[in-house]
Amino acid sequence: MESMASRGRTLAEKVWDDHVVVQGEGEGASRNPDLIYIDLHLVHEVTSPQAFDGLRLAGRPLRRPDLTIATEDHNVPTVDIDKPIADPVSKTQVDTLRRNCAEFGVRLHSMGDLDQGIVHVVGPQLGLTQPGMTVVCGDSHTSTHGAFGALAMGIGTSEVEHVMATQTLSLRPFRTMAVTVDGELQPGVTSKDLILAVIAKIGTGGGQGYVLEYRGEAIRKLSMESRMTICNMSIEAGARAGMIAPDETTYEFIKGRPHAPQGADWDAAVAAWSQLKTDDDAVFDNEVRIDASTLTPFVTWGTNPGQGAPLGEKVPNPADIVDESERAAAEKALTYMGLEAGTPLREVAVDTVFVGSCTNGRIEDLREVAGVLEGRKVAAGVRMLIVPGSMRVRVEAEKEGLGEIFTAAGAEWRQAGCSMCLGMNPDQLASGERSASTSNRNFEGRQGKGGRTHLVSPLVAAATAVRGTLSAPADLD
Ligand SMILES: CC(C)[C@H](C(=O)O)[C@@H](O)C(=O)O
Ligand code: SF4
Repeated sequence: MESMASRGRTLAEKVWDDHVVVQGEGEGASRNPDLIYIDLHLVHEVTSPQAFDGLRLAGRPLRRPDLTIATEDHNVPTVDIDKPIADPVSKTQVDTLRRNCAEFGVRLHSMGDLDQGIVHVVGPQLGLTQPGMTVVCGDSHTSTHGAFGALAMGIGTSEVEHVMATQTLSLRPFRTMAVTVDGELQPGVTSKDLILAVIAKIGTGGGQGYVLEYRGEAIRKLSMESRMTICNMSIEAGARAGMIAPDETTYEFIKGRPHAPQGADWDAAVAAWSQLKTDDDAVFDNEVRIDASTLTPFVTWGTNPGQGAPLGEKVPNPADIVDESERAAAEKALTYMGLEAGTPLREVAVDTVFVGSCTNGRIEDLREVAGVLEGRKVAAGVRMLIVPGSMRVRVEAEKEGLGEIFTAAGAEWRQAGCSMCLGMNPDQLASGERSASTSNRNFEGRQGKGGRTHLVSPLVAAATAVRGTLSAPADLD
């Protein structure tokens, strides 16, 4: 990512250049890292304790408490949140975050607070995430915030400490890849299907070393929620970050939120944000193209997010896979998943349906699910958990009557948190159980030891809950 005055720049290069505090010396691959200024640091209970300990040991204060915000998400239960946390490890994590935030002066949204929720849902809903910013968090799905035209990256715990101490980060320049999505998504096909199809196409390592920029007609037509779903999963393609240039849809979403600029500041901000697009003569290091109009609902059958196929297809036969290591991975995945090659995906029965996570736990996702569940029932023997990404999302859903629809259909309507996206809290699959899940990772044991995960869109999750086998709304009577 070396920007040269002689040619235009990509969106990622512009944001990067705007934040260089000290440029690294050298050229090309041997160039030293740049020191980059960080505009927003998001914090949660899992990756912050050692970083706070480090500050304490060094006797340093937090450099910019005003640019730091914390929330409780991974370890929190989603029922009985007024009672003490039962699991001792989770309780320690959350108590430690509370103590650290009090000591270092960090604003924290705790359980029961309207702005508590998954860190990647909370930042945007408060209007903290804005175009052109650098956003970091000790969490891989920080890429979500790239939907606003921010350069948003997951970082490790030692980097968390560095940002806390200095509000900067030493970063190596990266390469840029355009993911150009032409055409338009068909009704019933969502941005989740699109990103699952992109990852199946480029592979879980396909984005390695790159910042992806999603562009093209189909992307421009997407809501902010849908754009966040796409950027969220960039990391599942191995990318450093994912970005979408801001436009009217972005401004409309931010306007009026608690931390959005106001009055004359708003006009100035929009004028600056409108410059944040890739120049016509900019050159990407790589490009993939995909035609949105050819896509249908997409589900995973394996144990990484790239092992997916259209819902209308069958569980693949590893013998048909040419690449040797991919074939071995598919065999292993089918064994773990307890699936027979050749089984139509629509015949795969689930015990559990999970709607939630930073991928698909926003209000638009819940509206889609309610649209399918209204007047219908969750199939006998299927447990459905619907978990809002934040308490604000929950309150909004309640106001719109969605909570009643969920409960009437027989689903469990929970409080906010990461929940069954990963096994760090009580919401887990038992060994051998199978879920359709709107989350982003289907690794072995991700939702509980021995649990089997199929990644799906909210629409597919809802239809699957009703039929009991992987399904789309079009399959319902
Ligand atoms: C716990 C956290 C560090 C982790 C991440 O970095 O993504 C989690 O959020 C996840 O989704 O696996
Ligand atoms: S919802 Fe899942 S992916 Fe998102 S931050 Fe929580 S655990 Fe990670």
